[in-house]
Amino acid sequence: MPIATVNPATGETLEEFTAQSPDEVDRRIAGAAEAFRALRRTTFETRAEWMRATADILEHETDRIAATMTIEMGKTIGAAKAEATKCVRGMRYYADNAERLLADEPYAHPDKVGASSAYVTYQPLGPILAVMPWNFPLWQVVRFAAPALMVGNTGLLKHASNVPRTALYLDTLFTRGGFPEGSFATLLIGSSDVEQVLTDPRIRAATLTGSEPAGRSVAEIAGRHIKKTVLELGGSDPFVVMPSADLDKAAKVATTARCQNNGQSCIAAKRFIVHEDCYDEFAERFVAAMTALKVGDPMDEETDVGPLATESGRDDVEQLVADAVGKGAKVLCGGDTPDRPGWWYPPTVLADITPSMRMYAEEVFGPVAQLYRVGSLAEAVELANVTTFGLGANAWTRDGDEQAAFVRDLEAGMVTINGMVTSYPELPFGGVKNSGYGRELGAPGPKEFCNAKTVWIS
Ligand SMILES: O=CCCCC(=O)O
Repeated sequence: MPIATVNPATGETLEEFTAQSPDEVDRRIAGAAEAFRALRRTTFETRAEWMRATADILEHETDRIAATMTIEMGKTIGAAKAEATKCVRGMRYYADNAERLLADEPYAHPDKVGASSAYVTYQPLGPILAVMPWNFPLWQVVRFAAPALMVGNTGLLKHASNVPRTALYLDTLFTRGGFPEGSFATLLIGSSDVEQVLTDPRIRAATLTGSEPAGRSVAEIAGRHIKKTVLELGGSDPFVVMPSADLDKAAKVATTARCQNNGQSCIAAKRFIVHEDCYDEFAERFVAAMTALKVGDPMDEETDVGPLATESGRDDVEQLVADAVGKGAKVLCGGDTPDRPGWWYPPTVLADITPSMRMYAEEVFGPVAQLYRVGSLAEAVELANVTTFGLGANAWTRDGDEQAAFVRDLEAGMVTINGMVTSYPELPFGGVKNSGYGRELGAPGPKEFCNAKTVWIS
């Protein structure tokens, strides 16, 4: 895939970029290694000062970077501004809290191990490679970079090839905030160059948000070189609705949960599993809300759903829908690719999904909802857990026992009751099964790329 900015709303190529030369990549890795030697000796206070300054710059430039994201990958301008604002919040959260989250952990009974004092201290690992996707092109990078830099690690970003302008914005953002040169830099390279960077001994670990095949490849290479990875891969999150739920609210939130980011989010709700006692009522409200969404120019503040980010992504969605419809799925709304330039797909709801259809097991990365009817909580849980994914799960019920059963039994890294799965800087984010491993954000996030060093003092 060429490194280029292509406006998905029109299909027009706006700018093409030349990949950095091997020498330039080497220079950047050396810069990250050099910066690490300095950064690891700075105090939390100093790093927090730089992180706050970075947040202030981003806050000031929100409109500009939001427009860049919308032009490069088609998210609505409202969503793009919200994403930049979330990054600012994330940076400030880690500036304020990293020292507390990474405080030494004393062992209460050092005498039991023959020491006068024993504790665990969290130290940075070194330069970390971040392989990041285009769907939240700012947030997914900041979600890694803010905690990593506050720990004292340095970062090298290999961003998706269709968001180079956003990648180059990130290249200088943290140094503009005061971090030493080399603390965070972008590698403008193709996917085939990742292996060479990952195997470089100066790179100590890697984080990847992206597809399952990309995750397997990075983890495999990193494993051979004994380097730690954190993987945040795909999801096909269930959204279970039980009879006691507030159906108006559930249908409204379901619409946002499915169509956020034009339907292109790993934590979007994709499979709507509804108890038969409220299926018809929920389906009617949900389909009405999906139909009412305004699809159009993503630069227009009034737009709810813009284009898909790439032509191949739009084709994948189209093929998954065609496969399901060809095998008997019923289209309740949407389902037709509009005849216009750009990569558009309308909000779509499908019912009568069966296991023979690809979307029963595969992730649909676009605004297409699958509706399932079930007769009991046990059936809902079984269906929710049927895929190989285990990222987020949503369940709607006002019954306390049912809530407890969903929390216990849904195979997911995150369970949301009467709401939609969302990431917060304060809470851990990540999945189980083929959705990946490790956690970002919250307290575990910054510790993923630390040496938890045991100290024993006589
Ligand atoms: O594709 C993954 C979406 C994650 C969005 C978030 O962190 O909120």
